[in-house]
Amino acid sequence: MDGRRHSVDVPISKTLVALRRVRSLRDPSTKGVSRLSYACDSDDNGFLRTNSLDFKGQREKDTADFLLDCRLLNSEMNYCGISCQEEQQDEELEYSNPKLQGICGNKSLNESCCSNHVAKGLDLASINQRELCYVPTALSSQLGRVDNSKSTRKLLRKNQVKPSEVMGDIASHVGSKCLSIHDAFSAHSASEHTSQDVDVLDNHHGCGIRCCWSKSPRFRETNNYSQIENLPLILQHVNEPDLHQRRNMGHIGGEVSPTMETPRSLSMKFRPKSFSDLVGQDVLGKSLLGAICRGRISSFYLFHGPRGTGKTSASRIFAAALNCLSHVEQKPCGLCRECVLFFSGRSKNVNEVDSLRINSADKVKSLVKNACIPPISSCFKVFIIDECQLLHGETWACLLNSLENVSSHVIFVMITPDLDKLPRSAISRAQRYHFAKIKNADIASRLEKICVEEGLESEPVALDFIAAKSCGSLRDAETMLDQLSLLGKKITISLVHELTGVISDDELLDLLDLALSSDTSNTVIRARELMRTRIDPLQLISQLANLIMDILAGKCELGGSEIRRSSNRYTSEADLQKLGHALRILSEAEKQLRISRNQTTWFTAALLQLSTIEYSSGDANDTNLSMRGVSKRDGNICSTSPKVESLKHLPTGQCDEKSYRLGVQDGHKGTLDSIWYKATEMCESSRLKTFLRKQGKLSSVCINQGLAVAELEFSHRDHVCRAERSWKLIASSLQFILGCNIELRINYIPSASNSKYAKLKRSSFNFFSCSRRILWKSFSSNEQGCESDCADYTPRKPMMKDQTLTCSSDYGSREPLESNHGMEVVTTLKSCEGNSLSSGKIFLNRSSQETQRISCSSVGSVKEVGCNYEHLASSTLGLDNQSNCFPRTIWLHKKFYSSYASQQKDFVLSVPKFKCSETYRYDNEPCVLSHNSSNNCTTGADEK
Ligand SMILES: Nc1ncnc2c1ncn2[C@@H]1O[C@H](COP(=O)(O)OP(=O)(O)OP(=O)(O)O)[C@@H](O)[C@H]1O
Ligand SMILES: [Zn+2]
Repeated sequence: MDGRRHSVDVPISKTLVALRRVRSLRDPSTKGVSRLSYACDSDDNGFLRTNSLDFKGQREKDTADFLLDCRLLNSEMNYCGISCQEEQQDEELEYSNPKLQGICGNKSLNESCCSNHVAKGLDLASINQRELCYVPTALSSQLGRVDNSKSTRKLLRKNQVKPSEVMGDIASHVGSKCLSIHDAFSAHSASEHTSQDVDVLDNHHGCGIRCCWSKSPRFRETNNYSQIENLPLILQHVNEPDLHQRRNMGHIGGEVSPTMETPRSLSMKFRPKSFSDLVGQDVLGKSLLGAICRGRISSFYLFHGPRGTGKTSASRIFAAALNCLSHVEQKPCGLCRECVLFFSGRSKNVNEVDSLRINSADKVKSLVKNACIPPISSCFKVFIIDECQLLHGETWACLLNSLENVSSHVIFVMITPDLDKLPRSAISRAQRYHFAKIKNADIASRLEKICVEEGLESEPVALDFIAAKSCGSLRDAETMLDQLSLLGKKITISLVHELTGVISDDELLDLLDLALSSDTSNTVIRARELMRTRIDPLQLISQLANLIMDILAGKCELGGSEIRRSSNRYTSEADLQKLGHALRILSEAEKQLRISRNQTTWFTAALLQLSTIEYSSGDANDTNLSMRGVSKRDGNICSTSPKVESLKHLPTGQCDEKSYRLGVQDGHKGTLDSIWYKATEMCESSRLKTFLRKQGKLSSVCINQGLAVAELEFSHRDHVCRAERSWKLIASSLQFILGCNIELRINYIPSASNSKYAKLKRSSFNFFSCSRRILWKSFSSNEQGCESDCADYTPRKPMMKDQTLTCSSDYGSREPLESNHGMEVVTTLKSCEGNSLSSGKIFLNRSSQETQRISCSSVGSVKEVGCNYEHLASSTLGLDNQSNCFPRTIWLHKKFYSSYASQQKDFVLSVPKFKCSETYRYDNEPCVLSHNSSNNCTTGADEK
């Protein structure tokens, strides 16, 4: 209250002059201005001086709000500059504004507002200048909306528009006879700071209510029903502004008379006015109408569903129908008094509330308080609250509590596109109506009607395409049609393609053929060409996916000629599988594209993926693996053992038959380079990207059962360490490119010039490799043998049951394992083709002279064990960052185990350094090795 005790620092002597002038215009019987003016007194310096006030209780609260408004207003007044031009404005106010003179003849809300305050004990005589400002502010708020459209504000600033015009609007809003120039400026000020503080303009105690349908119409004359009574509503479309569009354009407050403005868009023009106008929501309409007819009206409705499906329109129709006075069944009739008032935006009983403006318990309370005042003429007071998911929890709580006490004439219609964001309590108490996506056929036929009404020619296929593109949102479809209609009188498919940045079906089919044909260079060239045009990669991916779905769904039989043509190309089972595979890749690529900055690369990578990766037939489970793999990538788990999971789904004996290998020596160098290039392309960090490209090389990719074993080579140990630190990133990039889970093997291959390792190279024996662990790999004869073996790998026959093999592993080339006490290691044994042979925990006890074994995990828990390993590695073992740890995955060369298999021996894994060895028995049926000495071991067959 400090402000009250001090002089107000706004020189307003001129304002007082203006006030007196305006007062002189007023009807002497109403002392509106006098009442204000005697409250003000200026000191010698032209400053308004005030005394202190004595408020109590509620009055203090009111005053606090009051002062806030006034402070804002004060600054606005300064801005308005009642200085250089107000004289001129005053003149205009006095002499040339018939509206203003007209104002003075009516009974005013302003007056009642003033008197309210007086009644409340507000001693206006002692209010300072700031508080004075409240009256008009409150007035403008009380009366709904002043014209605060941008244009008006702009014009006002430039003084190109007479304030009197603004006043005229305000005055006509209120029908007031006691508006002063002060009021006008205040109102202007209020309109000015609407953009800054939404509360200021809130009417009804700042509750943020707007008049529905046209929102806040600018009533230029009195609100005279007779003038609009005969306006047909159903016959012609009321040119009401589209809330959403206006909202998007930031025009929330700047409303204009619906009957004065031409519709800005087709969706505005064709906004449904009755339930029967609602497309695709027949059941909903019937239900709402039924509720009205039977008088079973609830106080709380919730309309939810995707955007542009008619929720807002339906809520307005519902509100109109509730108050429609007609006895016809099809309400709203559009002709009765209530309907006319409503559709022309003058109904005081249907209010659209901006959820942002009532987003506090206090505001909701005042809204409810206001709601409880019985409606003026109609049966119901309807509050439509759009975007109600934006309301805070406390606002909801307050609203829901209040709902129990509101009188039966109050109805809240809440609208949200996102039901999940609403509190459960709200959802369960509401009468819920779900607005489903509108069917393409319905959208297309609506578009056709619009075309006819608008005098547009249209190709059915173009309208179908628009409908399909709009994802069930009629507004989106209408908006697109709107744009197309600006291009010409004929809506053709080529026009649609051009506008929407998509390619024709013919081009699309060619692209798909190319992508599936393994013609890498032409695919890249074509992809580049397309990207150079204004084709949106995301759009293109989804187009391709849709095309594939059409072919797969056999739509070709019914659909267009192109599709039929394409279907002839893809008839065999293998082709269909290929398409299914492509679809999965595209759908993953689409996700990635949405979050990627480099969409072109991702798009090209996705296309290449369709061609570069062959997969064997019958690889149905690959799908799952691939999808799982990607989701794991999201969860940051990249290197898993999906193979074992896949075994569960596969019929016995099939698992070994699905393998494909890309190796340098198989002439796949180009492909591998391209995969590596794309994988590194995805690195956010350019340093890492450069490092990986320069120092690393993708030496082979072996895909089997949805698991790709990717081998990377580095020629320096430090580089290996560095690559290891980024293994998740590398693995996830490869995962995306290859479309399946990745087992990453980062190998250390000393370069020939590195003499230090030359000896090792020759002596090392590559039986093992490991996932994410350094491997000393050499170009020894054995190594070469491995490569060639793998290269001409053909699906091998499953080994006979009970065949066993024994291996005594050679760690000669491996880095020494170091631990003082020993450690427990979870190890997966895999064949070099990536088949998981077994998984188990091995306890490696350095001090023990005897072989130790802790447990052997079951096949089913491999994945879990794998995760545990990660945990163990970092906490128990503490070896994760060291290069010399025991491998998690041990890769066995085919040549190695098959030779032992033929001897039917046990397979013994020994770790000489830890004086530990393990014996495994190969069990070919489930393709795993089970521990031959463990009671709890489980075979894959058991698992199944
Ligand atoms: N079911 C429908 N029937 C007829 N027209 C519709 C329908 N749905 C949407 N429209 C068109 O789209 C425009 C916007 O509809 P409306 O505002 O009712 O959608 P909404 O579901 O409330 O959207 P949002 O969730 O974005 O608020 C309407 O003016 C109308 O032209
Ligand atoms: Zn009616």
